[in-house]
Amino acid sequence: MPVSTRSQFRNPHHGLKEKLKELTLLYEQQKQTSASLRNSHSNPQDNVEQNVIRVNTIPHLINSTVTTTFVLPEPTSEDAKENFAVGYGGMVELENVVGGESRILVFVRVRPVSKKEKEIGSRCCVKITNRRDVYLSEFANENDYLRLNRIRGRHFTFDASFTDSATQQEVYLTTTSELVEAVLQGRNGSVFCYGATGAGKTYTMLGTLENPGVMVLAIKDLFGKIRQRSCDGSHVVHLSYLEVYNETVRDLLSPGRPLVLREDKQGIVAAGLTQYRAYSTDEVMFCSVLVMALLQQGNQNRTTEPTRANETSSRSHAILQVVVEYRVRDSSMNVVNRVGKLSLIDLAGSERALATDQRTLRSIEGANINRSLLALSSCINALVEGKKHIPYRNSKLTQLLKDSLGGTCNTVMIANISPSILSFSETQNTIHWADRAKEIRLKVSDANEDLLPLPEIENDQAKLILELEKENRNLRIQLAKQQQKLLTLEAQSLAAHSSPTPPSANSLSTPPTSAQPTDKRRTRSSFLAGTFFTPESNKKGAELAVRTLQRTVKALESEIERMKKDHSLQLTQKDDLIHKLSHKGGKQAVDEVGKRVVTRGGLRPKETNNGELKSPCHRFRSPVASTAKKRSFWDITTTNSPSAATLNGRKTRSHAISEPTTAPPPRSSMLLQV
Ligand SMILES: Nc1ncnc2c1ncn2[C@@H]1O[C@H](COP(=O)(O)OP(=O)(O)OP(=O)(O)O)[C@@H](O)[C@H]1O
Repeated sequence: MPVSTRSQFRNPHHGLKEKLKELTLLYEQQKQTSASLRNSHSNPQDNVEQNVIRVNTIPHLINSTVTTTFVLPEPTSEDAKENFAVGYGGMVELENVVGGESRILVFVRVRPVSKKEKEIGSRCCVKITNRRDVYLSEFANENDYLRLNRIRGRHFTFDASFTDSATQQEVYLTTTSELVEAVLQGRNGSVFCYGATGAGKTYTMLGTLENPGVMVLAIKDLFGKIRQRSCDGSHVVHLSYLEVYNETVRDLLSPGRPLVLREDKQGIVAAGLTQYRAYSTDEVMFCSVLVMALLQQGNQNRTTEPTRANETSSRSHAILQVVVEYRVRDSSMNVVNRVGKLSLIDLAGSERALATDQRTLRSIEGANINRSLLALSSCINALVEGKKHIPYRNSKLTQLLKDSLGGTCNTVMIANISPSILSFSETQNTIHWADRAKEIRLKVSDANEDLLPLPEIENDQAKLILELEKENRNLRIQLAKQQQKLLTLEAQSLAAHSSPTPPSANSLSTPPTSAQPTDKRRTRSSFLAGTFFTPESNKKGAELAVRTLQRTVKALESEIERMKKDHSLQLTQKDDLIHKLSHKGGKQAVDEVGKRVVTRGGLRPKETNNGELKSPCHRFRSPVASTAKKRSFWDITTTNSPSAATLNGRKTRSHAISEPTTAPPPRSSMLLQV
């Protein structure tokens, strides 16, 4: 084990009252939480959407064709998130940053009792009393008959504790999802699993095909979020996967010679490490599928061996690093480059070395694993004690984790434990270790943001773009004003045309063609288009309005001309008639007929200076209408006569015209309505 700690259990009766108070308080809190959960949400599992990604062939990267089905429960389901936040996340967030300093968040996860442990009938020594507390019971040795029934135990409190039934999504959402969000904003984040061999570290980090772990869920979430934001700027994702085995660093994506660690501006880097990059959104989409396959491939390359505690024990520490570079232009056209790094680490399990162990490869591996974990413990102790010198250089693992432990990074540790009494001492060590890690203070991580200096040409172009944009804005405003003017004019003319005027005047104001209603419709639509739609439609609308106005003016002019002609014709005809009537009746009779007919139209005839009758509507009536009226006038005169006569043929008989003066008016009125 990395840290040898003596049992520090207190007397269980010590401070019993305080403990009772604390527990009562916690019980009340839990009751409230579960009540609110019951009220507002259903089971989070119900809300988790099942998402299946099928990877068929990944060209160039994987030698053999991989056909894998990943069943990915959707971790970003809002309801599920909310549920977990009530239980874990919200609480964690509140306590994470204190006084400009943040601390490592520590979580504990208990794995289910294994088949082997069940068969042996081993007792359980771990109990999760609420969402934060772990109660570790120590049973007396079976041979110690005096203390056989005495149970000693101790409570430990962590940021969250997961029972054996906690799902992978719960674990991911509570521990890592916030970190993923922070990485996209240019902050660094690290998650590492620590625990004894067979405690469930690889299950938590990688998971299985049916239940993918934190690594897979984090990457899926990350790529999903990038896809959502791809319109804001450009993202580049770099991905690498390495392992530290027997104090050598190896590339898991393209295995080969061991890699050398170097320190540069970015921190410790493995020289020659393969990095996969995805630039565009499509590539990122493809990459999310690819990454799953890469992880599978990398894990196949990872060193695993069966041990006493675990059939597939990982004999190395695996580190998956995802670097997200995000470029965006700020309001003054500067390029802002944000870089966030997410490190997901699956540590190898610590294992007790038996006295009988030979110097086999397994024991050498175990010794190296323990050495690196011991180095990790030393770093943690030095950090907690606030020492100036932190011994990162003691192992490859601590060199690689330097950023995560002592730098500006959001760090999460998940301590995996077995519930079985058979692993009591390992569990105890892990819990003590985790309890100590809680005290590590980290600097609050700022966003890794750089203002990229632009080359001179690009700078000029940026300025030019700004100027053009300004000019364009001004032109748009001017155009809008002009259009507004035109539209006002159009609206005024339309209003003038549609204002209540005598019917005859209305009919006169429109062109004397059958296309009249179509024109009207067009004019109205152009008005709307000009008001609400594109500048082109505005312009069209204004042009149409002008054309309509011109047409109306022309129509009016021709109307006036026609009216003049009609009027002179009427005068000559009237003179003719008077001349003819002067032989038989008199001028009086003609005037009487004229009066009656025009009055039916609703207007009183006016008397001209020379005493002639004149219709008041002559100025506005359309030629068609005036001709019809004229005809009906003459028709009246002819139908009243027993023998039909026409004006054109000048066959009118004098008695037929003079008849209305004596005949009753209704008959002529009826005929006028025809
Ligand atoms: N939460 C869990 N739910 C179901 N099965 C689990 C869980 N945690 C662990 N297991 C199972 O327990 C076994 C050991 O787990 P795992 O391999 O993850 O341990 P480990 O800590 O990574 O061990 P090592 O350090 O030796 O690699 C595996 O078969 C795994 O499927």
